Amino acid sequence: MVIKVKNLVKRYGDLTALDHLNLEVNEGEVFGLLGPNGSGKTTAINCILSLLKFDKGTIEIYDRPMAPDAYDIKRDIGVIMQNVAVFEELNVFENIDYFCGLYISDKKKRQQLVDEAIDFVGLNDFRKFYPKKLSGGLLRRLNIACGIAHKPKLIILDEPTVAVDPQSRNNILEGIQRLNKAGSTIVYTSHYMEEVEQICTRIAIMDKGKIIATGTNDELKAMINSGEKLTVEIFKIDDSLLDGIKSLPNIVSAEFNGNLLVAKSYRGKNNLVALLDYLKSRDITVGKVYSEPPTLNDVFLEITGKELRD
Ligand SMILES: Nc1ncnc2c1ncn2[C@@H]1O[C@H](COP(=O)(O)OP(=O)(O)OP(=O)(O)O)[C@@H](O)[C@H]1O
Repeated sequence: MVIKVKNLVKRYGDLTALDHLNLEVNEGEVFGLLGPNGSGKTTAINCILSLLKFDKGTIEIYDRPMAPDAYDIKRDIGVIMQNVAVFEELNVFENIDYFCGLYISDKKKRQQLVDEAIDFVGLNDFRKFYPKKLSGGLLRRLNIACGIAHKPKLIILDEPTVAVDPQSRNNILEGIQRLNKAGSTIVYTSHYMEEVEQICTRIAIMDKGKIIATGTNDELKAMINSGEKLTVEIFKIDDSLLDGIKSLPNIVSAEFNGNLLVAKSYRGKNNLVALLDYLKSRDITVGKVYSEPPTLNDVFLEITGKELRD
């Protein structure tokens, strides 16, 4: 097992940031830690890396207890933190070379690894640029290159796409998948459910310092009652119609949003057909009609009663 966290408790004064957190990450996974802001993701990562003392619990990495001086474990880990941490007085090449040099002393080998890292994040045209000349997205890519140049077995990224442009975001997400294909295990924290759905092979959903559900994208969605979200454009809305729709056996909830009927169905087949049949029986004319599968937000909503998004 790559990471095993058992009953981790971390308090900041009266606030319990991690409340008996349990987590297991297996070799080869892109493991997503998904939770709203403040749910404890960064605290969990900092504890796992022994950067933060905790009150209770155990942490093992590659089946060995993690500790602040466990340098043999630390050299197998690449860390990309939420806040960009590079040297302003070093250019792109020098920054990556510095961080790589913490693990690789052979200069020739390091030169090759740094070149590969620059290539990997697409910063070839910016090798001699200083950080203050880079856009936010390019700076994030530099931050990633600094964390991965020594080719670690385990790569931990804490919200690496916050406030980056779409091009850099795609570059980062594709890059993570390439690192995983090349053999690294990935831990990826985010509050963007679309990203986690896109790249993670297994996902833990976190809220208030606890893991509230773990599984693949499909497994998580199979845990909840809600199936599709059905949206139907309706031009003539009358009061009794909504009650009628809500009482249909396959409907979990329904509301009108302007001219749009938005209904959530239970899992199962023919939900949209059943709804349209009912509307037809009431002589209702419909316009646009579409159905969307459930999202991880629906999973979060059903378990916690609140939205994942801010
Ligand atoms: N140094 C600290 N002192 C006191 N409280 C803290 C400290 N760091 C974090 N917290 C609190 O602990 C809780 C968890 O924060 P944490 O940063 O781990 O969450 P997060 O899920 O990573 O959110 P974000 O994405 O916003 O960083 C929050 O309520 C936060 O306010």
